[in-house]
Amino acid sequence: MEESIIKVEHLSHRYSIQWAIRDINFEITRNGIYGLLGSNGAGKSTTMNIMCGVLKQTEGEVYIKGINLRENPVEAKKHLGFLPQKPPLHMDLTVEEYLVHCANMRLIPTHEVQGAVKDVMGRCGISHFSRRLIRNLSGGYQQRLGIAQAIIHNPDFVVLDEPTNGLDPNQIMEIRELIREIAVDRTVILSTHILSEVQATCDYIRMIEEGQVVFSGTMDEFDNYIVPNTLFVSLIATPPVEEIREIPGVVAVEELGGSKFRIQFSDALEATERLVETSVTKGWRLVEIRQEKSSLDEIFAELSKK
Ligand SMILES: Nc1ncnc2c1ncn2[C@@H]1O[C@H](COP(=O)(O)OP(=O)(O)OP(=O)(O)O)[C@@H](O)[C@H]1O
Repeated sequence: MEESIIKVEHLSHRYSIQWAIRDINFEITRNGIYGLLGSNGAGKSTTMNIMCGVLKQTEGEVYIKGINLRENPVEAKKHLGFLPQKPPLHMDLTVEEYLVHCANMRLIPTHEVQGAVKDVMGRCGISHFSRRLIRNLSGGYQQRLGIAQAIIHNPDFVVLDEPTNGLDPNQIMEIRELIREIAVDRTVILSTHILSEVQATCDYIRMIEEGQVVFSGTMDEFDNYIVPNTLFVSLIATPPVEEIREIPGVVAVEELGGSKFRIQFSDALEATERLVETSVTKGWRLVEIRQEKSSLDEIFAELSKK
């Protein structure tokens, strides 16, 4: 049996009278990068804050490596690293001083602190800035340092809240690369409402809407969530729309101009075969025919409606 890295059971949270999340359940048993996706206010930060032990849930349990976070927070947090939306950096310390402070906070034995700091600076590509004041680092390097403090104690499970927020495109690419590197031997959950972020970085998706999980699966499963039901067809001839509509399997036809059509079908195989046949018989001279997949934005919108 695969070992449980994180397990969330019947998690619910109410801030005052309104439930922010309601009965969230999931378990992760495999390393990789998991995207926690959802619109603004869906409940991502609430879920992450509870998973990281910085917010006490109203109901339910979180287990990290089988350890109940509520009952045994110190032990559970040894396996957990967290980069909140605003990295908890001390601007007047140097990179090295700050990481030594984090190592001490994480109860790393004194004789191992220097080694752990050196190692994590290397992994996060910040060794050359070890003596620089944090306030003088660029946003991208501050974020690298934020990730460094999250993994200094070598946790199995790392939570990153909107890790590329506010970075420029080059810095975003670098941070994504770093996330991929640290996820090689651990589980990373990152929250975002940016779809391209999930697409570029994550292997798996959990989507939350109105405090409930509405999707859980691989990136590929998310991509194929809406079964395609339209064909894009380009012809040399311009047949009357009625003639296309009569083809078995075709439900509706939209003219796109320039002898191009969007054709809604009930049966993909039948509509495609008949269209190709009819095009040959009637001399429509087919140039292109392809199924149109829904964009990630459309899938997100569809799931948000639930
Ligand atoms: N401290 C709080 N007090 C009262 N309500 C809150 C508090 N924090 C969040 N909420 C409410 O709980 C719900 C979930 O919020 P949460 O911040 O978890 O969502 P989110 O998905 O992280 O959104 P965002 O992407 O905007 O950060 C929202 O309706 C929000 O208004």
